[in-house]
Amino acid sequence: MPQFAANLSFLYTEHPFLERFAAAAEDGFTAVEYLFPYDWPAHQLQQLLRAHGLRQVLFNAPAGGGNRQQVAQAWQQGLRGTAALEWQEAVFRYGVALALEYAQALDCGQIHLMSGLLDAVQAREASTTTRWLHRLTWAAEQAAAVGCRVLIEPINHHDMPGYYLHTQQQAHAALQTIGHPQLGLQLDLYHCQRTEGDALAALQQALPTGRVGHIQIAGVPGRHEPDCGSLPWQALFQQLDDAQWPGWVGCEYQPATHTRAGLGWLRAWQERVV
Ligand SMILES: O=C(O)[C@@H](O)C(=O)CO
Ligand SMILES: [Mg+2]
Repeated sequence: MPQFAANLSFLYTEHPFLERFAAAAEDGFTAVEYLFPYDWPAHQLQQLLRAHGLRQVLFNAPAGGGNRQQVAQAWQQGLRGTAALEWQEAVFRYGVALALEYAQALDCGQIHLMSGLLDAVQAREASTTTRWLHRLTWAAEQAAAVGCRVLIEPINHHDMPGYYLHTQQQAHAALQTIGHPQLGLQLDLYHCQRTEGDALAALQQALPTGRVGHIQIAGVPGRHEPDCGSLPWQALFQQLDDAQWPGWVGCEYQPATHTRAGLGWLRAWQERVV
């Protein structure tokens, strides 16, 4: 059965962030992910994970910023990563180093590296692809040195207009070109189904590559619970079971009402297969 991680940036927002760990554990989650840990000292997060018997399975490298203060403000300022952005080499490297520091402290094996927002002209330039591939290679090497893995995630243009990495094809091409074992795919089935369609086919294509490091889910199109809308969630979970895929599935959705009240889909799936 797929293993499910609670995304604490989306779920349990009824509670202040640091109380979401306890809420997730109370509902039976044994792993968490969230966007950014940088507002808190790593040891505080580590204590919370330990206290509630949770594993940290994913978080993002900073969305931008070349020092701690800028990192803390980057997301609110609209930054969405720097991996493909011109003139951002030092910022990118600072972010990767900071993320890997946290990953080691939190014993987290994977971090997500966001590519950034670009206008249509820049996005089409060959030099953008070259720069992005070069930086991903560097990041994978840094991650390998500390036993960590970096992931890339196609994000749909409806939710994030201008996001450079927005198709599965782009991600697969990059992973194949670089071919580094410490670089993998974060397959967010919501983003895929939302604008590319057929998440099931995308999963079927991705699993045999051996490069899928993490999966995320949400209902389509509303990004609520997976069973709200057109995402073929049961078929997708069945496919993960059949493939005995060993990773984590992040519940990255906005609950339609209350987080706990919306966990019916998870209970139904658990009861069905146990
Ligand atoms: O899908 C998403 O939105 C996230 O996984 C993320 O990392 C950035 O928004
Ligand atoms: Mg996602």
